[in-house]
Amino acid sequence: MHRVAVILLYDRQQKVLLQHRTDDAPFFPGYWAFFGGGCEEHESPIATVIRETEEELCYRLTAPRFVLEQPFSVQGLQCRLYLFMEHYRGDKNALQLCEGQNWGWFGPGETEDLLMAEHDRRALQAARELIAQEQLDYDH
Ligand SMILES: Nc1nc2c([nH]c(=O)n2[C@H]2C[C@H](O)[C@@H](COP(=O)(O)OP(=O)(O)OP(=O)(O)O)O2)c(=O)[nH]1
Repeated sequence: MHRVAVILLYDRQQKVLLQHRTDDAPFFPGYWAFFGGGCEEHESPIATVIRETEEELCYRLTAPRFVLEQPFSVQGLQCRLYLFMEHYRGDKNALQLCEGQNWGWFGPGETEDLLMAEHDRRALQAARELIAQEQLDYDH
């Protein structure tokens, strides 16, 4: 089973950071997705997501939280997605796009028209609900 661990950074306005995959990516070229990547053979998903975030955004995660895991398949390959999220409180200009053709911060309702895999869209929706709930708890 191929395991993939990904991170969703979000800010105080509930904007989330997504990656626009390159047009020559072997899987999901040109799709919008999470930053992250495949787990090495003996690597835990949390270790993967920390490593991949450093590689792809030059950022060391401080408090990633597990959101969900879900199966998906791509080109007949059975895979498992592990999604983590972290509230990013730092300077956005300190992040660097080291992989992917583009990136963006998207508020609620701003991702509907993006080209995304259905399983990623579902995972994003689940994370958004947690982020919104957290904001409500914070405000009250
Ligand atoms: N990075 C990433 N990959 C995803 C997401 N959703 C999803 O199904 N995948 C799939 C695409 C690939 O089949 C697999 C791994 O993605 P990848 O190409 O980014 O990662 P990789 O391990 O090959 O290499 P890399 O990021 O270190 O270059 O996971 C997602 O949101 N982000």
